[in-house]
Amino acid sequence: MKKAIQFGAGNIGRGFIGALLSQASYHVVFADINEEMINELNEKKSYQIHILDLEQRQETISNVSGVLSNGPDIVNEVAEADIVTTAVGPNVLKIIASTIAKGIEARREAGRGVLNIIACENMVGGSKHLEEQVYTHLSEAGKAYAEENVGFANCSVDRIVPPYQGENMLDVGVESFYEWIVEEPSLKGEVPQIPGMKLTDNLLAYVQRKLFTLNTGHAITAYLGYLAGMETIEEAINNDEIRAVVRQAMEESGDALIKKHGFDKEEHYKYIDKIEKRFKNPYIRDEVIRVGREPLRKLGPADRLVGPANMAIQYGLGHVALLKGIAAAFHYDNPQDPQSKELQEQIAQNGIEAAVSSVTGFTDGSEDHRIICEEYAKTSKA
Ligand SMILES: NC(=O)c1ccc[n+]([C@@H]2O[C@H](COP(=O)([O-])OP(=O)(O)OC[C@H]3O[C@@H](n4cnc5c(N)ncnc54)[C@H](O)[C@@H]3O)[C@@H](O)[C@H]2O)c1
Ligand SMILES: O=P(O)(O)OC[C@@H](O)[C@@H](O)[C@H](O)[C@H](O)CO
Repeated sequence: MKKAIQFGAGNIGRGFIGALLSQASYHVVFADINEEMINELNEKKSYQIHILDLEQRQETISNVSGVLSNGPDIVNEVAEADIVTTAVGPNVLKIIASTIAKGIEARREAGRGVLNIIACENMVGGSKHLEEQVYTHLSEAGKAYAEENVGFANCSVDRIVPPYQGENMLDVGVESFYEWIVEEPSLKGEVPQIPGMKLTDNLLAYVQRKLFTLNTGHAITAYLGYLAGMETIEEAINNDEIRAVVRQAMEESGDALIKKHGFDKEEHYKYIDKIEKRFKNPYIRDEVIRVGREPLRKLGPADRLVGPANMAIQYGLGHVALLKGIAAAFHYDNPQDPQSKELQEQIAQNGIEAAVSSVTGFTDGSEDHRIICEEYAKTSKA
């Protein structure tokens, strides 16, 4: 049986990528630092996916096991893998890079062939970022081997998978929609046959379409919902005032994406409609603190708030709702979220004006910077 190593046995790892790999007849070895999860995977060897949507059904995912990502066996697992995927969070890729490099060195020494690595993270260029990190740990011989045999293919990964309280800690609740699009030219050797994995030679368009539409709307729903004292995405998106800003922001980013990537306007606006419906899914409980997690990452230049705002500016397009969303992100104050704490400390120490310019890159004195600070001043947590 082919073997897949899935770094990250979390929501999307179990609820989407690991499931597709298992259904494509791979034995899926989940690599995680969560020892309880790894032990449970090795004991139960399968779990249930609960489709929480108009259609309610369950899927049994089997042929799974676990290995500690920081344990003695992981290097050998990577050395013997037929494919490696990740869903650990963009900031964790640099941490797993050294382990993956050791696995590549072991493959080289054992004379093993092609390996494809796909980072399934919410970021533009996740696999290329991981590749850069891995290469910093490779020997010269390892680099030469990797250039020849190891593909790092960017992808866009889309399925809403919040934490799930089931009878079995491995079980996971997911929406029925899913989309996994992988950059075909970056794959090496035979293309992996995985039903549900789409291939493209224009990945940037797809990953920006997803990150700058779904994740843009999601984040703004979360931050405005948080400000209004709401707990869930469903509650927030069903509030008319919040929905109006979220819709406008997705249309602002949409108009920029249409300009940049030549999307058909009618088709893209239907894509936005579908996303709005997904946010309203009454069968899924998705909390604003999950969707709004790591605000510094989400306020990054290539991420879902500043990224589309800059794209709209580049084309001279309206982007005031995106700026409202950015302002709302600066109000996000969750002491359990290290990046939220850091952001609030920056505001407390240096003032909102300085924090906005250093975090977003919108310079003090610019119209965009003024609007963000004005919106920030106008709003406060209910
Ligand atoms: N949940 C979703 O709806 C969703 C959908 C699409 C994309 N994503 C993206 O997928 C990635 C994971 O998100 P998630 O929601 O599954 O998060 P999660 O927190 O549920 O899962 C992340 C997992 O990574 C593990 N991890 C942390 N450090 C590790 C390490 N050093 N080695 C191995 N595992 C480690 C954690 O223990 C956890 O189990 C993120 O990039 C996220 O943006 C999430
Ligand atoms: O995972 P994050 O923190 O990048 O973003 C939170 C959510 O918007 C995200 O997990 C979505 O549920 C997902 O991107 C849907 O495909």
